[in-house]
Amino acid sequence: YPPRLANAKVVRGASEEQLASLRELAMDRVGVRSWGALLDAVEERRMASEGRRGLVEAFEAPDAVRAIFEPLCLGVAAALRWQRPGSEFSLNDVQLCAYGVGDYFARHLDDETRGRQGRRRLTTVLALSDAADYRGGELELDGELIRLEAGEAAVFEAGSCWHAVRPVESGLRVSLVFGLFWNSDPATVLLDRDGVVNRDVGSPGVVRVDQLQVFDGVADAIVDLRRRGHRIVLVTNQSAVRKGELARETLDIIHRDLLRQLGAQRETDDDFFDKIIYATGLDDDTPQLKPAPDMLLRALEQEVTTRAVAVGDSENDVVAAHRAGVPVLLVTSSHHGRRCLESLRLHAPSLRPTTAVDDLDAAAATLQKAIEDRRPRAYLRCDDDIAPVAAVFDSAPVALRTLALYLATARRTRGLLLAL
Ligand SMILES: O=C(O)CCC(=O)C(=O)O
Ligand SMILES: [Fe+2]
Repeated sequence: YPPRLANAKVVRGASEEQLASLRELAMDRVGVRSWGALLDAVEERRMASEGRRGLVEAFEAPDAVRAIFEPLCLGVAAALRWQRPGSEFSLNDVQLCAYGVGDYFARHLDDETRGRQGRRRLTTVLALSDAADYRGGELELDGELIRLEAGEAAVFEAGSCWHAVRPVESGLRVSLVFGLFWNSDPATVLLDRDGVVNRDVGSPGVVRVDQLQVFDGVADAIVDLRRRGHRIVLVTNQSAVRKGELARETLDIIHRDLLRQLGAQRETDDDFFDKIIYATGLDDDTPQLKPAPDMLLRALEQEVTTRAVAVGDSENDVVAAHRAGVPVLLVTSSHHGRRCLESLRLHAPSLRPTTAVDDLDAAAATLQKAIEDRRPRAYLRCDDDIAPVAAVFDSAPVALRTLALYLATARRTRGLLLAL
């Protein structure tokens, strides 16, 4: 198979029995009794629209059909790391395409958006005809011509892989086409590093690899969010660079070790962050240190997101999030975090961090209130700012697991960013 295709893959899509049942389904839909009779149906019902001819029938995919296509799409997506598959996806209707002599499908992208269903991410074309049943009719994917055998499927990125069906020269070419949608807009999680992902070591921060100690459970929580399609951007102040106590090269080595330690927690080679952004405090090309919102805004700049949430352990994180218009979850796994909690308690004496043993569903419902009904748990007063804190957790894994639950059930939000 064409090895050069970066955003398409050809796989065995259906077993012999599955292929037989999909052919039955196709004949049923068109109302014919035999495979050969499909050709007459195409002649009768040929569509004559611009760039698309042949017979096209769209209908809701029966469960048995979903059961074939869902694992296929998600397996390919996961293997190629196109997009983290999660529970928040749905299939489009299935579409039956039959092409007689002269029929073709002009080059296009399947780049549609369907209201609540979000954006189409993947297309799967499964061949029902034997390749020997027709001449021409190749599937063109990113300029490569592919002849699919019966039961084979081409899976490709709907929004970036240009494709076409070349004119059929003889015989009949029949395919089933599926679109996989991700239901909700992915959220971007703006995750602080020291005291959240790894243990805080006090001033001037982690300046040697041996000081880096990742908290237990962080890797799983990050991977879970990413599998659900969300993005995670690490946004971290590293002012030790300005103070001359940390070389940038060392910082890069520390970040490589961070990824290694996270990988070791899961014994895998998952990607953990979509991006790592740091501020040095130097007057250079890096963004301003928190509490300036620069890093957060930079992280969100290139993202088309309606949902962003920050997670941090310090006043700087809370204020930066407030200035960026992003709700923030405070974690108390560092002395900064515990100090913040003390200040919050001045105004909300009963405030307790949610811990791993608490009911995460209830915590997610509280988060929903805090974020969507704009009823934060507490406010942090610092300088001129009164910055809302959406919720307080005793550790990043608990915060991230609650966030994943909340995002899975969140009502869709309007506007670009959610401001409390
Ligand atoms: O029939 C095919 O092989 C492809 C059809 C297609 O590209 C589509 O329905 O969007
Ligand atoms: Fe298409």
